[in-house]
Amino acid sequence: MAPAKPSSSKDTYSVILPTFNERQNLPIITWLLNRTFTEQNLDWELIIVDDGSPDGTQEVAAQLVTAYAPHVLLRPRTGKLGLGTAYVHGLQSARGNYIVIMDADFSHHPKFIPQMIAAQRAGGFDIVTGTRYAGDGGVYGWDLKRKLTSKGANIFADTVLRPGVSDLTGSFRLYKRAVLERLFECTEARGFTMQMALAVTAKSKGYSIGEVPISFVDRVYGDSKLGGEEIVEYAKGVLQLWWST
Ligand SMILES: Nc1nc2c(ncn2[C@@H]2O[C@H](COP(=O)(O)OP(=O)(O)O[C@H]3O[C@H](CO)[C@@H](O)[C@H](O)[C@@H]3O)[C@@H](O)[C@H]2O)c(=O)[nH]1
Repeated sequence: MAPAKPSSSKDTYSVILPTFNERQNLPIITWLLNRTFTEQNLDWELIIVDDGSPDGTQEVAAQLVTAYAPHVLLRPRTGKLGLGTAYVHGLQSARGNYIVIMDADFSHHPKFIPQMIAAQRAGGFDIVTGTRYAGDGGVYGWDLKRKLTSKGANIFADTVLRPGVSDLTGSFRLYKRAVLERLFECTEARGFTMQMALAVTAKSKGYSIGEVPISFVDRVYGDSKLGGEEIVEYAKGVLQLWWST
């Protein structure tokens, strides 16, 4: 892909990558991120927020910090404190005026980042979200139960809250930094409900959201941390948002 001319030479993209047991995925995703941003001639950094993974993710991350200096930072925490607070923790160290949030397991492929940046620039959006449920977007490798859970979660939230965003539970997003900071200030949800809460709150505050279709491919290495508890938490979160908006 041809390098994108930066709209401003001051733009910096901070990728916040929460990790828990991602030792096998981390070197490859870092390599791909480096290639993507280098090809695009963009200033970037990667902030790895690892929650004391027992599989040695932090040792791998420490090597990547050296190998890709000064682009990669490790901001570890001692216990598994969850995805949402990992983003908040990572944001504290970020120097970018744009923040990319994604998973480390290739379900969110770095190849979509240039499209998200192009969409943001073209539309001036506050947020660009990767969507599995519009245009060419799709999900690959999930069993029927997981597909129905994800689709059902989106239909449920869309029916109750009507935010006009096609993929409310997806977490592959590009935010203007100031917008994400503001949303964290006024959004309490930090569990699996958070992606949905951030998008719904953003809409209610008048922030613009663009969408880029993505292919979400299920992880090859490691396991998803989504369980029954998160699904119940999500349903409660939708109803709380409905009540409070
Ligand atoms: N630091 C940290 N990272 C975590 C934690 N739990 C998960 N992660 C990391 O967060 C990313 C996503 O975790 P998964 O466990 O693979 O998530 P998932 O079940 O596949 O859910 C994904 O898809 C959902 C929608 O279908 C999303 O709602 C969710 O945010 C996530 O993107 C991975 O990089 C994983 O290592 C945690 O407690 N702490």
